[in-house]
Amino acid sequence: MMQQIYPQVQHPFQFELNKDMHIAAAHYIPHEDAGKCQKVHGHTYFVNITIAGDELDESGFLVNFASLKKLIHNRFDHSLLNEHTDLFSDKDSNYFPTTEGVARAIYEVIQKDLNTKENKPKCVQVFVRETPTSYVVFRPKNKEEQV
Ligand SMILES: Nc1nc2c(c(=O)[nH]1)N=C([C@H](O)[C@H](O)COP(=O)(O)OP(=O)(O)OP(=O)(O)O)CN2
Ligand SMILES: [Zn+2]
Repeated sequence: MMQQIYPQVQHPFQFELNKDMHIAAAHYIPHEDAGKCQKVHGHTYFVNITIAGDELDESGFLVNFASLKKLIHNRFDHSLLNEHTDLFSDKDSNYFPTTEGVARAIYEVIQKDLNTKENKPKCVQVFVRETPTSYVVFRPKNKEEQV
């Protein structure tokens, strides 16, 4: 069963959809402050993605739920996040695969794809739960802005 916490996000759009998914992935945080998390270990991440917009596509979708899962789950599930060097870096702390970094990376992958769509949906929130007691919410500063 999916976790049932859904932080609300303010936006000016008429439609909002949410897609939940689980991602089983490994990572390590390459900094001494991370303690035991400097060693490779795994999580089952719970992800909730919020998309908003005013226009539907030719299918009547704001965006296809299945395409969101394909973009994120297929890319990250059963992978070592640190090996996604297009999104994460072991040298720049802004791009370590922390919960914060994972939430922002998911936003960037999704919004890049949404930017190709004629109906111009926006990713307005990404929620990532890394452990039963720890989660992060990423929201782009300007929800009308494209990445
Ligand atoms: N701001 C952040 N702090 C920490 C992160 C992070 O990504 N962002 N990550 C970790 C660890 O990698 C770990 O995966 C999660 O830490 P924590 O919640 O402390 O894990 P526990 O399961 O041990 O939590 P308890 O509530 O104590 O059981 C550390 N910090
Ligand atoms: Zn971890």
